[in-house]
Amino acid sequence: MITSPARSPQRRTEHAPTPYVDLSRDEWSALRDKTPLPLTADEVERLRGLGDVIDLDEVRDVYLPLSRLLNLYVQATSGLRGALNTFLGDAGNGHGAQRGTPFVIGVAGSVAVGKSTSARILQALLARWPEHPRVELVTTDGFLLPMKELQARGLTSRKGFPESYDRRALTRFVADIKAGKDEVTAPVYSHLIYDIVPGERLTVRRPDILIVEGLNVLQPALPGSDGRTRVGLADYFDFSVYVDARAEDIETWYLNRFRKLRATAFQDPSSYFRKYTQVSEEEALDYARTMWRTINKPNLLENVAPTRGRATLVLRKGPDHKVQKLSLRKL
Ligand SMILES: Nc1ncnc2c1ncn2[C@@H]1O[C@H](COP(=O)(O)OP(=O)(O)O)[C@@H](O)[C@H]1O
Ligand SMILES: CC(C)(COP(=O)(O)O)[C@@H](O)C(=O)NCCC(=O)O
Repeated sequence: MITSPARSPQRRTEHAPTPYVDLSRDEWSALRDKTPLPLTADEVERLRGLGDVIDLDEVRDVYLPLSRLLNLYVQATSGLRGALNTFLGDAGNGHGAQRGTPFVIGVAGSVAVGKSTSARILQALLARWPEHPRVELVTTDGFLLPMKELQARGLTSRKGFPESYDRRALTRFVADIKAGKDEVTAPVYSHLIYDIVPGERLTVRRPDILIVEGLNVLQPALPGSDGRTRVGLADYFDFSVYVDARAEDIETWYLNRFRKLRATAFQDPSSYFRKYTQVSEEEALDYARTMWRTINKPNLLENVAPTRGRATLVLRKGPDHKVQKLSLRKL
C-alpha cells in the first residue's frame, strides 16, 4: 500500500480510498495480454545489448504493459490537443492549430534505485510504437553545479541535494521543450570525471517523447527571491514514474554498483574514483558506504522519498530489483 507522504487530516484507515489504483505485479503483468507489439527475438537481443542487467521477464511483465499504458496516454493527449485546436480554431488571430509538443515523462527516485536502467528500457520500448518513434532520454545530472561551484558554495557533501543543481536552468530546459522549441540544449555530466564536461552540450530536437530522469524531478519549485512561488519542473510533465524501494535494498544496490564500477570504469586513468582501485575492496566499499550514509540516504529521506506521492505511477521494487507492486494515479 503506497501512502502519500502528505498527512491526511483523519487517521488513514486500512480501506480508505487513496488517489492511486494499487496493483500487484501479477495483476499488472496480466494486462500484458492486452499489449499488442509483443517483443520480437531481435528486440530481445537489442534490449540485452543495452548492457543493462534487467531480466526479460521484468521487461515483459512490467515495462511492456507500461509502454502500452504510455502509448494510450500519448494518444489521449493528442486527442486533447485536437480539442484545444477545435477551440482555438483558425480565428485569424494567429493562434491557429497548435503543433504537438513532446510528451514529457519524469522518472524519479533515489540514487542507485534503478532510474537510468528503467528509463533506458522504457525509451527502447516506447520507440517501437508507430505513433511515437522518436524517444529521447535526458538525465538531470547535467544540471548539477560544476564541482568548482559546489566547492565554492560548500556543497560537495550535498551533491544530488536540490541546492546542488541549477534548478532554474533545468526548469527552463523542459519549459522550452514544452513550448515546442525545435532545438533545446543541456549541459553534459560525466560519471567518469564526476563533474560537468566543460563546454559539452547535448541537443534535443523536438522528439515525440522526452524522458527526464533524475533524483529531483518531482521536487516542488522553491519560491523565488521575491518569495513568490515558481512553476516547477514537474509542472511540465505529462506523466511521471517514481521508482521506489527500501533504503536498505538501495544501499546494497549502491555498494554493488560501486563494486562493479571499481572493476570496470574506475580502472580508467582519467576516472575520478581511480584511487579506489588501488586500495583494498574493503577500504573502497567503506568509502562507498560512507557516501551512501552521509549523502545519498539523507537526500533520499529528506528530499526524494517525500516526492513519491506526486508521481503518476509508483513502481515498488523488492530486494531483487523486481517490481512487486504498482500504484497508478486515478484520473
Ligand atoms: N531491474 C534491474 N535488475 C537488476 N539490476 C538492476 C536493475 N535496475 C538497476 N539495476 C542495477 O542497480 C544499480 C543502480 O541502477 P541505475 O540504473 O544506475 O540507478 P540510478 O540511475 O537510479 O542511479 C546498477 O548497478 C544497475 O545495474
Ligand atoms: C550524480 C548523482 C547525484 C546522480 O545520481 P544518480 O544518477 O546516480 O541517481 C549521484 O550519482 C552522485 O554522485 N551523488 C553524490 C554522492 C555519491 O558519489 O554517491
